[in-house]
Amino acid sequence: MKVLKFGGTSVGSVNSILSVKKIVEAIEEPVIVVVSALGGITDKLLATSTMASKGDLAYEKELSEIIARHLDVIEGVIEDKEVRIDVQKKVMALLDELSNIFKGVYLINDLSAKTSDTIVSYGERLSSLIVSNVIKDAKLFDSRKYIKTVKQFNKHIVDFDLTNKLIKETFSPLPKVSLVPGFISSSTETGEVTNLGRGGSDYTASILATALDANTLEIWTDVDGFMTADPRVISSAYVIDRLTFTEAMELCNFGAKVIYPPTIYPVYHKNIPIRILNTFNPTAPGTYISKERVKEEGKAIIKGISSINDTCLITVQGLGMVGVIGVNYRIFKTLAKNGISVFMVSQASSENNTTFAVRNADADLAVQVLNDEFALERAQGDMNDTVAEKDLATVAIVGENMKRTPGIAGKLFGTLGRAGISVIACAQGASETNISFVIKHKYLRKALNSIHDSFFLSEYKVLNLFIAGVGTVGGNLLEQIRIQQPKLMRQNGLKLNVVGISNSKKALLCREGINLDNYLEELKENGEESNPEHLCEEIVKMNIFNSVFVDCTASPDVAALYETLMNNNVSVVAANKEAASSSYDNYTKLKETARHRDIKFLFETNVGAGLPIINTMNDLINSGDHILKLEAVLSGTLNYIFNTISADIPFSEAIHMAKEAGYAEPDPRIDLSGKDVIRKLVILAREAGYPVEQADVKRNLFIPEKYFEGSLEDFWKNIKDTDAGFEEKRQLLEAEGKRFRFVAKMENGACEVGLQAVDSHHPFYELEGSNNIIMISTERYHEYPMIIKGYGAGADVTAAGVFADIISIANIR
Ligand SMILES: NC(=O)C1=CN([C@@H]2O[C@H](COP(=O)(O)OP(=O)(O)OC[C@H]3O[C@@H](n4cnc5c(N)ncnc54)[C@H](O)[C@@H]3O)[C@@H](O)[C@H]2O)C=CC1
Ligand SMILES: N[C@@H](CC=O)C(=O)O
Repeated sequence: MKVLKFGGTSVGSVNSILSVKKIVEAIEEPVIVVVSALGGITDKLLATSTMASKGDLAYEKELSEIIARHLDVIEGVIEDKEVRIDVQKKVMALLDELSNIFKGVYLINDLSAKTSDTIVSYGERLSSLIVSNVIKDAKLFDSRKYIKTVKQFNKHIVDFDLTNKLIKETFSPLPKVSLVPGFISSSTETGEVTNLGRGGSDYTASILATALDANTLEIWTDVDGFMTADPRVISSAYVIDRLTFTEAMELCNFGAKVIYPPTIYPVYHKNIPIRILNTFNPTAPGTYISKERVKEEGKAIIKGISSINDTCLITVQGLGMVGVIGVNYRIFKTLAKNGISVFMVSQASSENNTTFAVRNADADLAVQVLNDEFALERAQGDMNDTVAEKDLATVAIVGENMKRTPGIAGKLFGTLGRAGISVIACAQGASETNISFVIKHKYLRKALNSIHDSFFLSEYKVLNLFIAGVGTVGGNLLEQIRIQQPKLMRQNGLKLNVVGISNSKKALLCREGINLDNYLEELKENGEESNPEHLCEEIVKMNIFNSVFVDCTASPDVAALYETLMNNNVSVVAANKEAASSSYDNYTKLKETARHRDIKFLFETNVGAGLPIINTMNDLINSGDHILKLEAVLSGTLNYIFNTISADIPFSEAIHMAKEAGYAEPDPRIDLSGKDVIRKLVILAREAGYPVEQADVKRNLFIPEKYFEGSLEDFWKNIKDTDAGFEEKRQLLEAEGKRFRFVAKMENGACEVGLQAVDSHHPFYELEGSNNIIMISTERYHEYPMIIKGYGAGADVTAAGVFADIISIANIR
């Protein structure tokens, strides 16, 4: 035989009750069917009781809704008219009794525990009566007659000796289908109605299965089984096919509300397996819980992650505790005496403090009783006042295969560290089936996501991207990401999730990921008004794990956000050169923050767009080489202009063309004034190990300062005045067989930039289009410097360089 329990949602509607009928009638062997109250009725009974006890006549409306709900269900599930009338009569008789009890509570304005227990018992009495008339040949039993309880610490505890004996008597012989109300019981001493606590129907089923040696206990609910984590928080959580009793116990004790925790103990002792099944998807395999520990190749070492939102840590501490026997005994005795439940304990090996977790509601009482208990020691200065830290959350990772598997705790705490989450307390029993830790409540979602990602989704990794700037570079980058997303997921197990997109006015933020097919319209229609500070606040508030801020703006205000973002464990990838070329102090602070927080600050595209210049220099330095000298053409815009001006294309026209081609800065004066090259040279010198500031760079500029004064419009207007002069110089150079190149040099930290006329023997002479070139002389590359050359500006190559930085954070090959 087997025992099946159907929860409130399984008997909550006409359709669900009809599914229950189908499931039960398809079973050939004898079954005991345990039912909960119709979904939501227990809460409604409790709420109605409270209203009545407060003299609130509105209870009558609630009661009439309870009555209507039951009558509606009967109407929908019982086809035979005669049976239906009979059931209606019986149900109405129970509802009349209930109505009289409510009236009494209303009149005397009092609700005793005994009356409350009686009232809630009607939920299961009514549902079992109805369902017993729906399932063919079902025989109804009254659980109050055989589930007996005794009182202990204000709780009704099952009197197992008597209960087991009564169950055996009651179900002998065993009918084909026995229909049983869950949750309710009665007192061994007084016979009064009691119950097994919220969720107690699972327990009723377990008690029956154990007493009658069932072959299986089936818990039918509205989910497909135990999941690896709470699916409301982690969309990628999935059903666990097998658990041991211990693992199931750990998971449900820690907040996974699939079964009522005490359910497991009775069946565990008799090794009766539990199946968690879905009434609304009965063919799904569900979760199978048994004694056997199966180590499946390729499956995650841990089985699940669960959490308790409501956590307060209490710490009892003092040097006077060290080596004193009995302090912990006194702590936990005092808590037990006051009915305070402790769900996690951690003690420093120095013995000078004991920390434990309780519910927030128990915290004040816990502090008070412990301060009283240790009043003498506190007065003598041997111990400090007891301290409570509220608004925390406890998370546990669970799995019997963690036993003797090295590296699990390391992986767990490493993951939390990389997500910037500090662990306040932790505990792991010697059984090694559960590692629990306490964190600030505000980090709970991030912690669950990063742990789930790290332990369960190792077959794919998620990077959450915030992209600021959707112009030439940003727009191209988003398009590259859109195209590559499916391939990266398929071939490299990398999920690129764009969770934020912003321009200078608006921001679009979506934790689940933005659809890149129409983000521009979305940003325009549904983006919220934004500015850099607002953007930063929102990103920090979203608190997403594995997140990367990608700066495709040229804004100093956006660059000023990096420090805050990094301090919140957000990596930064910048096309924007503002930060890396800002003061040396700021540059080193950002680099140190990234190192300290184990995140990334990458800006490869700051010099040479997509060319691998910074990474190559870093590789040289990291392998012990020293960079002695750099000689380079680093401006795509200027090189393009010098390659484009001709008798037909004047200087000012070539600048426009460079802007159109996407080579120039948003403000092209930055390129023309030499500032962009100065910034690049400063960044390279710093990466080579020299503490250089922009002001240290010697410059030989070629456009007089006066053209950069005033507005951008003034610049476009006035720059035409230089066309004739440039044409003259160009013709002279051409006659000499030379070309203009704007060259950047660094030798042992000394930096200079300037216009040079190079002849055909010079390596920079044949530098086409917007190309860049850099010659790197090092201790190893001495006689023949290393040369890197190629496109040095442009939307697609720059976006590709930014993309490469992003991919390097994911660390995939
Ligand atoms: N174009 C190129 O070849 C290269 C460009 N870069 C750098 O890439 C960056 C972007 O350049 P482009 O795409 O050419 O410029 P762009 O002018 O086409 O785009 C800039 C974008 O930044 C946005 N923006 C400005 N202020 C903002 C703010 N406060 N918050 C959010 N968004 C803001 C604008 O709305 C625009 O969408 C610049 O820093 C540039 O130096 C780096 C290497 C090569
Ligand atoms: N405006 C820059 C773009 C790359 O940094 C250039 O012209 O080189």
